[in-house]
Amino acid sequence: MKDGGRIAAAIDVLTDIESRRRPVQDALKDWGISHRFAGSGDRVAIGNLVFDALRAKASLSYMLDDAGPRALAIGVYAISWGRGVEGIATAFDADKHAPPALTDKETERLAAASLEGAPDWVLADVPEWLWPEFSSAFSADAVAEGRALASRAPIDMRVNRLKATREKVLKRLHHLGAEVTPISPLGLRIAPAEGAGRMPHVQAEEGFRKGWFELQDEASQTAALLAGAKGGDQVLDYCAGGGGKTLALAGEMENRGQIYAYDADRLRLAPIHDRLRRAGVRNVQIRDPQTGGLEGLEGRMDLVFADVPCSGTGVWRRRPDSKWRLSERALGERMTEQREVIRAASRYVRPGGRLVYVTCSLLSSENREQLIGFLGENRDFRPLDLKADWTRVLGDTSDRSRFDDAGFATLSPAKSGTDGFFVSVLQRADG
Ligand SMILES: C[S@@+](CC[C@H](N)C(=O)[O-])C[C@H]1O[C@@H](n2cnc3c(N)ncnc32)[C@H](O)[C@@H]1O
Repeated sequence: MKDGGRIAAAIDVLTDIESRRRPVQDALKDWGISHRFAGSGDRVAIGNLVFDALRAKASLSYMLDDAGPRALAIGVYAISWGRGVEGIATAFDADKHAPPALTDKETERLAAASLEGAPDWVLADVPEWLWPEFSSAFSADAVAEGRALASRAPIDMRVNRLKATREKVLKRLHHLGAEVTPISPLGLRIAPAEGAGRMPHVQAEEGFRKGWFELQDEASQTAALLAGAKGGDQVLDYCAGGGGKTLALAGEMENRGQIYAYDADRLRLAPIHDRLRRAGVRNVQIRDPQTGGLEGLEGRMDLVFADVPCSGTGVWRRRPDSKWRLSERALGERMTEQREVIRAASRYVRPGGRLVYVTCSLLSSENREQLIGFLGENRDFRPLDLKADWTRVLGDTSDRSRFDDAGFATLSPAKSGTDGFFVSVLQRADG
């Protein structure tokens, strides 16, 4: 396929997403099934056009004065990918599968594309209804953080201490452009591709199959490290899901002690079995409500890790469709779940033990406010100052995070170069 046909395909996929409210991955997959002739390079390019259009939907719509799928796809190619009006005109001329030629209005808007006078939520590509809360979280940095969330994410990997060292994995992945990450001592990163470029399939690498590394954003790695799990501990991963944090905690514990990986939804735990095997983890028991739950563990855990369900505002770089789909109602539902989870999870912490509450959200209503509410009702818990812990655990890198007056940490793409992530550690009084 040539670029004109790829843009036409991206318009079809964006139309499908919008008119049938389909998840982006499903719409791309369906397009692929009904266009078997398309090569893998075409699929990557179409996917990139669609994802970039969703990332920058508000700003592209503003510049083109049109929020439709055609305007978004044209906008990405001409503006975000820097091909300009001429690039589009050439792509359309040279391809009989291209969409109809640019109209005069489109040519004019593209030639004069500018965000001058645009409101901040448009500059930041954050939904208008969410802007008051988003901007109050970051004050003067809010537009920069929104823009960073509208950019592409790198591939981040966590080296599995149980099987490899960072130096060894770095050597093996050097040919893919991997570099060490600045915060996590276990992190490696491959920068995002540009334009129609393809990211490497790191799961096909020998090191992945052998369990030397896992895919995990550096912010999640940081949260697991700040939790402070150590060999011999009794640990409950209360919202274990696919096991990303379970694996990271197990690595820190060097297979000593016990981790209970629990999730209310048994299906979510399904991938964990293979992942544990590949990583060589031997100290995890998997629990769910159907198999006895967590009976007998109340008040016995050294550490309870609660990676609670949330709005996912911190991972908009990777799931840009969720940005525009999030509603006030869904946010309210997540907040109710969070209150229930933190209360339920806290019951398992032993006197003197720690409760770690984390989200991949950047909203105060899901983070700080939840904790203030919990701490008000549970006087036996107090927040630990993470700024002090950060330096001890992660060296002199605390300027890469924001800390509030309670000592909670927030990582974000503009400041930290990671997904958005909130980390808090509470300690239960001793007796
Ligand atoms: C953010 S995801 C966890 C991701 C996981 N920790 C990881 O690192 O891969 C949140 C998880 O919380 C689970 N969950 C939701 N409500 C819950 C509850 N009341 N009790 C326990 N788990 C719950 C969801 O099923 C989901 O798997």
